Amino acid sequence: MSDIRAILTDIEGTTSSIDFVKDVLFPYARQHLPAFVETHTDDPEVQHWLHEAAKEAGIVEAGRGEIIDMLIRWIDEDRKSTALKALQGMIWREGYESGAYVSHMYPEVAARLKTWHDRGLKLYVYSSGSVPAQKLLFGYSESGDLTPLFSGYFDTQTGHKREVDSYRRIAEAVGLPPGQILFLSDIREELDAAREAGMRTTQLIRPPQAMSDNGHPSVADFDAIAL
Ligand SMILES: CSCCC(=O)C(=O)COP(=O)(O)O
Ligand SMILES: [Mg+2]
Repeated sequence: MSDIRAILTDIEGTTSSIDFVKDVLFPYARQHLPAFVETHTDDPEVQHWLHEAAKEAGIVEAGRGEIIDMLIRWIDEDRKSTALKALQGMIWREGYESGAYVSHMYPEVAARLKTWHDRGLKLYVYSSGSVPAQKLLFGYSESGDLTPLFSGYFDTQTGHKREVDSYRRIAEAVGLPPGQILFLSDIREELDAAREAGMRTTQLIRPPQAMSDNGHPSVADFDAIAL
């Protein structure tokens, strides 16, 4: 894969464990959401995303309590709503800054990202988590602040991760032909969409999951990616 000039990576299940997201981040957002909404009634950004969430649910006339209950249900369903993800990112900031947690990184990820970066590869993130949430996750990681390694971040404001056009837009924003970008993810449908847009793909199948053939090159960790 000597023609690869950029790597676009997913987060959950790829650089970081699904357990960290499900057992640490989501419960923290769930617990702090009601107080966060109540204490940010004058914050235009919070109000904008609450309105967007209400619009998405078709309940624009609803009161704050109803919207909070709905957002908690969405957290439990792991709904990939852009509005919910924006609000979660704002809530998680308090958790990272107060030292309530640091993000999980698989042990080889930081060193491998640094090797690729030092070789001149451009590194990008594409996650359903909001761009501010991505920056926090890589800024407050078990492996230290990894944000200097990245050239850019993409979230669902660019499009959903199972849609081909999202990857076309990312390639355009990065300024490279899709064939020079390698997309890393644990989810086959995301890899299928990226490949249809012309990107190269590799699936992360993290142990203890058994390796299986999903039609994409697959590896157990970043060290096994031959570039
Ligand atoms: C940016 S950290 C939070 C991760 C998150 O909210 C999420 O939905 C994970 O989605 P991904 O696209 O990284 O699998
Ligand atoms: Mg993932």
